[in-house]
Order: sequence, then C-alpha cells, then structure tokens
Amino acid sequence: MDTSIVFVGGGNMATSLISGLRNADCPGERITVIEPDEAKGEQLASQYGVNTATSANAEVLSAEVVVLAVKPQMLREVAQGLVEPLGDSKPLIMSIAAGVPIAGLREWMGNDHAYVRCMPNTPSLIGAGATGLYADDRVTDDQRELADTILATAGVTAWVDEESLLNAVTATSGSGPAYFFAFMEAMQAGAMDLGLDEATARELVLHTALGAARMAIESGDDPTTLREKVTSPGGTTAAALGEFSEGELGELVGRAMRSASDRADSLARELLDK
Ligand SMILES: NC(=O)C1=CN([C@@H]2O[C@H](COP(=O)(O)OP(=O)(O)OC[C@H]3O[C@@H](n4cnc5c(N)ncnc54)[C@H](OP(=O)(O)O)[C@@H]3O)[C@@H](O)[C@H]2O)C=CC1
Ligand SMILES: O=C(O)[C@@H]1CCC=N1
Repeated sequence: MDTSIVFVGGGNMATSLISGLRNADCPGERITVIEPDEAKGEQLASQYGVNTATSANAEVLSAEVVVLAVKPQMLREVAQGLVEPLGDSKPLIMSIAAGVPIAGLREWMGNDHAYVRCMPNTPSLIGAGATGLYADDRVTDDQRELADTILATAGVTAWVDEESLLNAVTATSGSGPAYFFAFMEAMQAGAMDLGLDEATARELVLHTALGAARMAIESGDDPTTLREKVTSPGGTTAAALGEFSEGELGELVGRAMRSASDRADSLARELLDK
C-alpha cells in the first residue's frame, strides 16, 4: 500500500485505522493527519511516524484519499472548510462518520468528488476490524478497490449496495465492540460476585470471549451448534441460558441494535436539517 492518505480528525477511530495501515506496511510518510489538538497530533506522529498538521491547507490536502474522521456533529463545518483548500483537486473522499449520508457530503463539498462511506470499528487498531462500505454509482471500480484496499489493512470488509444499510452495519459492527465489552464487564462483575478476585475474573472472562470468537470463526460450526455443544441437558449452562431466555436477551439485543440504527438515522436528520 503506497497510497497518500490524509485523515481529517486524529481521534479514536482515525488512530485505529492508521494503526491498521502502518501494520500493513503503509509508510508513515504517506499518511497525514489534520488534528487541531497539537498534543494528539504529536502522539500520532511519534507512535506511527505520520505527518501532522493542525489545520487544512492545499499542501496538506494534496493526497489521493481524504478520510473524514471527525464527529458527525462537526462534519458539516469541517467538510465546508475543506472546499477552498482542496480547490480543483479531486481526491477520493471517504467518510467514516456515523449516519451522515453522501447527499450531505455532496451538499457541503460539491458534486464533483467521488464519495465512499465506510463504517469501521475500533478493533482495526489490532488488524481485527470489520468495516462496512458503500459507494454510490459515481465511484469508479478503481476507487472502490482503493477504498477496499485501505480498509482491508484493518480487517475484514463488506460492501452494502444500499446506503441505508450502513445504519444496520453501524448498529452491528460499528457499535458492536461496545456490546461485547459491556458483556465482558457484566461477566467480570458476575464472577467477582461469585467470589473470584478481579484479576482472575478478568483473565477468565477475556480468554473465554477470545476462545468463543475464535471457535465461531475457525471451527466451521455456527454459533447455535457451538452453544448446544456447551449446553449439557439439565446442566449449569442450561441454567444460565434459561435466565437469558427469561430476561428476553434476544429481544433486548434486537431492541438495542434497532436503537443504534435509529440514532444513526436521527443524527442524519439533525445534521441535514440544520
Ligand atoms: N469510535 C468508534 O468506534 C467509531 C467511530 N466512527 C466515526 O468516526 C468518527 C470519529 O469518531 P471518534 O474517532 O470516535 O471521535 P474522536 O472525538 O475521538 O475523534 C475526532 C477527532 O477530530 C478532531 N477534530 C475536531 N475538529 C476538527 C477539525 N476542524 N479538523 C480536524 N479534526 C478535528 C477532534 O479533536 P478534539 O478532540 O480536539 O475536538 C478529535 O480528535 C465519527 O464520525 C464516528 O461516527 C465510526 C466507526 C466507529
Ligand atoms: O457511537 C458512535 O456513534 C460511533 C459510531 C459507531 C461506533 N461509534
């Protein structure tokens, strides 16, 4: 990977993607991060060897790809502020902002750019990310491939062919790491309630999560089969899963994901109505 890439915003998600790129041998000098917080920029420069700037100008923005990595609420202002320094140059614009549709980007940055929306997740930091992507029909095959190559440095990629499905991706893999972390927190608390010390509870919970995820990916069995293999009739697992059913875990998870997707929808409405 030798593409020149500018990240606008050097926060959590940009850091995860930069880590993925660097692990995939994308040279640090091909990456620039525009980040107003100088200390954050310095940290990125020293950790990943990238170039940094505190604001956008034509020189800083001269790259093949510009990744918009600020909070959705900031995106309108930030995108509009890029129009002048970009001038006539037409890098591929990739936005990772939750909810914000390409129509908004076109309104703020103009119709002449090619836009790809991506929904990555934080495990990209260690190359274990999962990213959903959408490109409208103005994006060329080469540009799609470029976007895919960039995100594939951070983990698996999956394209959706309707933009609205990116909200489903956001509710699934974008926010998903937090659901699993919340489950780990709850299990660790449960283990400590049962008498394990914190370090032991944590070690057992984290390695159980890792083992379960690896088995689900590597064994060829689906999660239902794997769950059944753990669950002896009348045994301990059945007792625990009975509580999950009683508490309607499946419905709860479905409602939580619907809520994440609805929030992506409402973010878009709030931003476009402004
Ligand atoms: N975190 C996640 O798991 C995921 C996040 N996303 C999306 O990624 C985007 C970024 O999220 P996240 O990284 O978590 O947020 P962060 O707040 O960590 O990162 C945003 C960064 O942008 C900086 N910033 C603010 N104003 C500007 C500006 N004018 N120019 C350049 N940079 C600026 C912020 O600096 P300062 O802090 O000083 O304001 C901050 O460092 C969001 O749109 C989110 O929807 C997508 C998938 C997953
Ligand atoms: O919570 C958020 O809005 C962002 C998008 C997906 C993960 N984090």
